Amino acid sequence: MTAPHRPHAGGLAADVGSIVGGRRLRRNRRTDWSRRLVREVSLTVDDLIWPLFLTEGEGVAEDVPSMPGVQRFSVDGVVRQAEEAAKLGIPAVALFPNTDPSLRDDTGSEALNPDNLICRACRAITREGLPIGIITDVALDPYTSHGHDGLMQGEDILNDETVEQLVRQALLQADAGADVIAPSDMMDGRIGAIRSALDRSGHGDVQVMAYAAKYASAFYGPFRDAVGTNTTLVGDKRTYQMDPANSDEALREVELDLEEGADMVMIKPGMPYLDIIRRVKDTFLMPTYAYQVSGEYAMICAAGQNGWIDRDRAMMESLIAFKRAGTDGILTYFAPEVARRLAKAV
Ligand SMILES: NCc1[nH]cc(CCC(=O)O)c1CC(=O)O
Ligand SMILES: [Mg+2]
Repeated sequence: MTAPHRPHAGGLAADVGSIVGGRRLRRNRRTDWSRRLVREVSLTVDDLIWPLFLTEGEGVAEDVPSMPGVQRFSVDGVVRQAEEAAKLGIPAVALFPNTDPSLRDDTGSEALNPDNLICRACRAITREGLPIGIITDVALDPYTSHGHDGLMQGEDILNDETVEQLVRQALLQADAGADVIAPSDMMDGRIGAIRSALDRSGHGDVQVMAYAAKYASAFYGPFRDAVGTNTTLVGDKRTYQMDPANSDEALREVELDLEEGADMVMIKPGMPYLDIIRRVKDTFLMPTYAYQVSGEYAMICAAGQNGWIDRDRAMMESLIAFKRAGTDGILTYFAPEVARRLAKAV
C-alpha cells in the first residue's frame, strides 16, 4: 500500500490567496468512505423500470440491431424476463409490442383486440404471480399503418376521437392484468378520460403513469426500429409531442395530467431534459419518472463499443444524474444489468 496522496499537506496553503477561510472542498473527497458519507443521492434497484419488447411466435428472441444487448421476445420469453426482473428486485417492467405488419391498419384496430400481444403478455405474466408491476403503453403507433399515436384525417391527428379509442385500449390492458396504464400518446384530455373509465369499470386500483412531458425527439430512433414504426411513420409527431425549446409548457402539461388524475408523471427523453425533471419535481412534489430512451441507450453503447467512452461508467453516471435531478425512478434498458451490478456491490 502506498501512502494516500495528501493534496493539502505542506506549507503552501497560506500563500494561496483564493482559499477562503481555510475552506477546502477536496477534503471530503479524499477517501472512499468519506465520499460515501457526503454523497447526496443514491441509485438503488427500486429506481429501475425495465422496458421490454414483444414479438409474435414462441421461443423467439431477436436482436434489435440499433440497441446492442436488447432483444424482442415472444410472450413465453417475456414471462422469463419478468421472472428475472422479479428475482433481481426490479419493481416493474414496461411492455411494448412489435405488431405484425399484417395487423397494422389505418385506425390501429389491433389495439382493441383483447388477444393482442400486450394483452396476452399481461395475462401470462400475471399468471406467474410475480411480485412485480406491469406497465402498459397506451398509444396507437405500434398498431397503425401510418405509425402515428392517434387517428388521422388527412394530415391531422384527431384528438378526441383518438382519446375514445385510447380509453378502450387502456380498459383492455387493465382487464388483462396491467397494474399501471401509461399513456404515451400526448393527446389532450386522455388522462382524465382513462381515469374515469377505469374507475367506472372496477379498475379503481389501477395506477396511471402519464407520459406528461413527452418531446418530439430524435432520440426515439432505435425504439422505432424495435417496434417497427421506423418504416411506417409518415412525417413527424410535432403536432402532439412537445417542442424541445419549451420548459414552462412542460409544467402546464404535468399540471393538467395531475389534475386529471395521474398518479405518477414522466418526462421523456431523459438526459437532455434533466432541467425539466428538476422543475417538475420541485413544482409538484409528485412521483416523477424519466425515460432514458432508446437513443440515449444506443449512444452510450455505441461510444462504448468504439472505445470512446467507458460504457459501464457512463451507464452508472447517467443514472445517478437522473436521481440528482429529482426523479423517483428511471425507465432504462440498462435495468437488469444495473440491478446485477448493484446487487454485487453490497
Ligand atoms: N408511443 C410511442 C412511444 N412510446 C415510447 C417511445 C420511445 C421510447 C424510446 O425511445 O426508448 C415511443 C416513441 C415515439 O413516440 O415515437
Ligand atoms: Mg398533455
